[in-house]
Amino acid sequence: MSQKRILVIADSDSSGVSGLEADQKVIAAHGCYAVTATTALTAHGPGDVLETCSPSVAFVKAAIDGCFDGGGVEVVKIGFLASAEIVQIVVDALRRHGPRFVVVDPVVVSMSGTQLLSDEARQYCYWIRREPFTNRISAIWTTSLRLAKALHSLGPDFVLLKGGQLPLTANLDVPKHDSDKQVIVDVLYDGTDVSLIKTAYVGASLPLGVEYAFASAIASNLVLGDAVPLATRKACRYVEAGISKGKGLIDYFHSTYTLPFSPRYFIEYLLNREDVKPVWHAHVHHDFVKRIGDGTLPVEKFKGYLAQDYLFLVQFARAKALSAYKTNSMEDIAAGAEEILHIQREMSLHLDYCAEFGLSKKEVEKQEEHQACTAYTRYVLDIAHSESWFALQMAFAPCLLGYGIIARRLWDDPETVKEQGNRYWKWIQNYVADDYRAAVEAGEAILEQHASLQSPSQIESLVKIFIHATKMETGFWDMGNE
Ligand SMILES: Cc1ncc(CN)c(N)n1
Repeated sequence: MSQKRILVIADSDSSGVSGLEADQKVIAAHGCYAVTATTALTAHGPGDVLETCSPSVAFVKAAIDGCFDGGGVEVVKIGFLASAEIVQIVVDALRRHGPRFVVVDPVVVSMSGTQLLSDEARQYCYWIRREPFTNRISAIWTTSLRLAKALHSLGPDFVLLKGGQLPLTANLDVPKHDSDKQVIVDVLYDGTDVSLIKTAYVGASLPLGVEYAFASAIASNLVLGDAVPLATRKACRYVEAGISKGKGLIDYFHSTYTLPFSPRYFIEYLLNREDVKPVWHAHVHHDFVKRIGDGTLPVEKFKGYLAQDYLFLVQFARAKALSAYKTNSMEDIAAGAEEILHIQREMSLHLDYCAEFGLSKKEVEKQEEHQACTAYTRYVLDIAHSESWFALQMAFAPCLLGYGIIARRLWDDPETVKEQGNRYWKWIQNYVADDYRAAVEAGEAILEQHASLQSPSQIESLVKIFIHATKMETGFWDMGNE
């Protein structure tokens, strides 16, 4: 589904705290798409407007018409209109295009009290409110219900009065002392009913741009399908959270779940993380691995490792079976069963190899499990019991990904002693073979598919599991080297 579009008609503010720049962040944070008509350009220095520049009225008209002609604009959000001529152009455009909702945030007076619109332009602004469009909202800064009624009589379907300038006591009385200031009450009036939206008072100095964020959030919620009262309440909560998380500025993206990787690139992201890279390198470039590649690994060590790996794979297959039990998805259960069968094939290759070294299946099975083997499999089985299905896949992941990567590197490396020259060549071959590659690819697809469904904080704890299991892999090589 394409993103819902909102046309913002407002000024550009180079400082990013208000105007189009702020509106676009809010709209993007709601998953919507902003198209714009710029009414004025302002260059801001610290605390001051340095330069302003006005586009021609024809430019503003072309921008508005172009956005409507592009299709899909259902909601218009209006901010600073700069001049009487632009107000007239906007009124005319709204008449011609007839959007479903118009959210008007009349930027008339600045927070410091400076009159931003000429008297003439203010008069024209009333036109917007008087127009007989349905579903229009005016969002304004003032504090009285009497005013709400007066404004409503000018035409809009809803009037929203922001209460930010008038903190009240918990009982909604006028406070006698600063310490009594407890709540801010916004008033939404539809000509009949009054809804109060209460927010905790957090002090007099709010970040700049609160009003823009509020009106743009209402516009976003409306285009996403909320009715006006719900859209307003949700916008209020959005701004409240943005202020509390923003530390002096508004954090527009406080509730967006932006994953730190693009879809289908989780594994690439994972292996290149600063906290993963060294741990992963220690595993895949382990001395034991190098010596398999150049064929200098003493046979006794390889035999010991293979026998332990056989015991490891038994426990690993048990954890895989538990993993199938932990999901309701038949696809994932079947994929788990496939992996178990694959482990069984890997184990029979181990036994073939062991037989070549004069080690029978019985002898392999009666070996005492080494602590490194027990530690690794106990860790995986513990995750299987105590964590989610996907956390368990992350505990499996170093095992899944590592051997394929190691074997491919050894296979390609000119330093690797190949064929008959290396008694471990068959081991390398096993892990570059098509069936092993296919099993790894199936596992990789599962990781990619489910990683995109996690939240950023879940990803962090999943990565920790991956790191720990990777260290266990390294411990397994260390054991082989003993
Ligand atoms: C310890 C360990 N890690 C991974 C694999 C590859 N399946 C294995 N056989 N053993």
